[in-house]
Amino acid sequence: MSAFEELGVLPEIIKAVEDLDWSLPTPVQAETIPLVLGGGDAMVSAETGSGKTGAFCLPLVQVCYETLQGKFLQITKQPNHNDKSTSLWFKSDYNLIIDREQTELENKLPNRWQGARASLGANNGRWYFEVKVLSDGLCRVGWATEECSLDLGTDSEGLGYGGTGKKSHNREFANYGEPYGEGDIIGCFIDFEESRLFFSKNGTILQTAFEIPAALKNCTFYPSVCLKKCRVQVNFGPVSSKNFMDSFRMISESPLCIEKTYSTGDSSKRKKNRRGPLALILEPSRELALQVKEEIGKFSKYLSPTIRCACLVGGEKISQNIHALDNGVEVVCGTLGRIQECIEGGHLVLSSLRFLVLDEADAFLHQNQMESIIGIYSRVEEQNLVGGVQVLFFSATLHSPEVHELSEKIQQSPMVVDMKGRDYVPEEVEHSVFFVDPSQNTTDSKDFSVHTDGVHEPEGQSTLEEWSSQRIKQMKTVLVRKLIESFSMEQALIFVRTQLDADNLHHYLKNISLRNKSGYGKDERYSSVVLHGGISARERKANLQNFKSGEARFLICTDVAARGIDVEGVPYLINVTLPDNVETYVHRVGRVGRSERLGLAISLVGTKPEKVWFHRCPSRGRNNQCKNRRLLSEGGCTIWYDEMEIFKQIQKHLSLQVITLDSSFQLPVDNRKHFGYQSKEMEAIAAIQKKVDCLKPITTAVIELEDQVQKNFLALSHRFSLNHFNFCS
Ligand SMILES: Nc1ncnc2c1ncn2[C@@H]1O[C@H](COP(=O)(O)OP(=O)(O)OP(=O)(O)O)[C@@H](O)[C@H]1O
Repeated sequence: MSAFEELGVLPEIIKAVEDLDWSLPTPVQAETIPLVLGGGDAMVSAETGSGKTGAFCLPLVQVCYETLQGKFLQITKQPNHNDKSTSLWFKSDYNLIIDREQTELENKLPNRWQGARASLGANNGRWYFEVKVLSDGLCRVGWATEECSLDLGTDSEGLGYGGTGKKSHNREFANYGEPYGEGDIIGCFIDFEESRLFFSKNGTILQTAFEIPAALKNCTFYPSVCLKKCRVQVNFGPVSSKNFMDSFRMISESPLCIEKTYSTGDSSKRKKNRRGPLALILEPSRELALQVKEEIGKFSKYLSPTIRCACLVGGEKISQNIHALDNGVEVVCGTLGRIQECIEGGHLVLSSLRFLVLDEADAFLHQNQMESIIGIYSRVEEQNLVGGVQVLFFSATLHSPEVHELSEKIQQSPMVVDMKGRDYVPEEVEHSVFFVDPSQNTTDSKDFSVHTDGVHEPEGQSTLEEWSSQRIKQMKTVLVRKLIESFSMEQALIFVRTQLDADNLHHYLKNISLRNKSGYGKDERYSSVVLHGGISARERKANLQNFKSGEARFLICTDVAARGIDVEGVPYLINVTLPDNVETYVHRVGRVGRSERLGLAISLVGTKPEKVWFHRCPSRGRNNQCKNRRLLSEGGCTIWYDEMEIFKQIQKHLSLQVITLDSSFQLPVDNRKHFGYQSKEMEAIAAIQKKVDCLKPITTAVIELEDQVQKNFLALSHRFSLNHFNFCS
């Protein structure tokens, strides 16, 4: 039995996994796959390169596949009020418990409102339903349109009356009637003839609460209930209450009910269905989204019907995205902006969603996108018809308080899979540092004509600090070249701070290539491409592909590429500038030392602070438009960047053993053998071979001895049998 089979993975998917040469699940996959298949929210943190993408893509593909086969259909039946067995509730929040009779509703959560909207509605005449409060807690009842949020009264589509004695509409809460609570019966009246809504408490009719707003005049209204740590009983009819007014009819008699669109699970009908995807994967960058789409494709290779995945990212034509969504897909992965656009435009329907995955969850928080994520989650909750969505967080760095805050807001008691405790860098990566001291010309180079970022005052005006900073930048550029040569680097990732730095370094290497060109063309040893937010999506894709295929040897990137990008077998990484936080360092160095490969991260750290761009201006530094060299504190766009301090923090936080390189770039002998394309397995084999070589003289001596013993024994026994023969005869 395959180890993946033991985790519950389907044979068709295992076959695809075997094609990738994955014989065993990685530890994070072994922990996570059964958990995701079993349902429930999860927060998974494991080191970079440990196979997290497979840990969520595999079970997700499987559940999508099984859903298509009709194994997981949980959509409530279409309401038909002549058929008493069908649902009285069109829509409800995940944590709202509705009993078998569908009359008792309970939300046990003390800190979140959970609501439900009935499937029966009305748009003319006079209608009534009532709610009895069965426990302490908060409750809001009333009428809502089909578009209304389940959190009644918080938008323009619903009109409610709450237990605190307030009426609510469009987030406006005004005094109304009186407070109510456990044991009280609240009557909810809607009168289309007089265009008004009102309520009663224990039979006492309260004054008009609302005129039906002009914008909602022709809408159908449905009973709506919203609870916080509260239990209620709802009566839609038949009449059992004295609170009822004769001129009104119980809502159960209404001929109107919401029509829904359903997934049948029958793939032949899929095109006609307007059901949305089953899984939504949010990625912090376009490259990651494209990578995940590829993975989904690989795992679905042997599935029929296959799993269709749409990648929604900025920079590509939205019409293509809409076309893909209209044709129907099972999985959507993409970046926040484009996904929001498609939701708002009504193209991305979330009613069938079973999974919401936040890959690199903490990256969204670094980008201040907590509100956007919560916004998407609320839309999922509003639209969801399949009884709740599994929310999954993945990253190598999930330990910040912000991540936990987000988890509290959008996850329900998540299972935590924490493979490494604190933020952690893989054992396969060796860390080294070269201190760049501007007072020492360690680059041994006269080539200080290199282009820097233009932060410094023109010559003659600069202070000693500015001079040091400029010198460090020039030295670092030359040092990159020296590192490439000294380590005979075949491929490396080179991280810089800004897009401008990336472009400058790219031009520097390109010039070397051209200068060294021989009769055969330019010197390809320095071929590089850039990856940053300033180039088009198409260019980024092409550059990454060139690097992956080995056509370009060096990928010069900003932190856009620090997360998740999976390029197999890259042994070297150079940090031209350290990132300003530990998490980003973890993600950067995670680009090497992947899939059991060994990697070396080399950081160039200036011993004096560097003055760098920090654009707060509207241009954000695009196309070098901003030339404001003043410091941020003086209304400018620059800061002093103290790498020595950052280096100390990273080293301390991650408890790193760092090799300090001198100007010969010699690694200690013990560490030398590690790098290049050698895998960990090959290392182990080499170690065994070494032991075998050590033992060889001893084993040879033992074999010879054994041989001698055998011969002696045979000679002895021969002599013995001759004697024995002589004796007998
Ligand atoms: N079970 C497995 N066996 C062999 N290789 C695997 C296995 N799972 C994943 N891999 C390979 O390991 C590499 C890293 O995987 P992946 O990109 O999923 O890591 P990750 O944990 O998401 O890293 P990051 O945090 O950097 O995004 C990929 O090349 C992938 O193909």
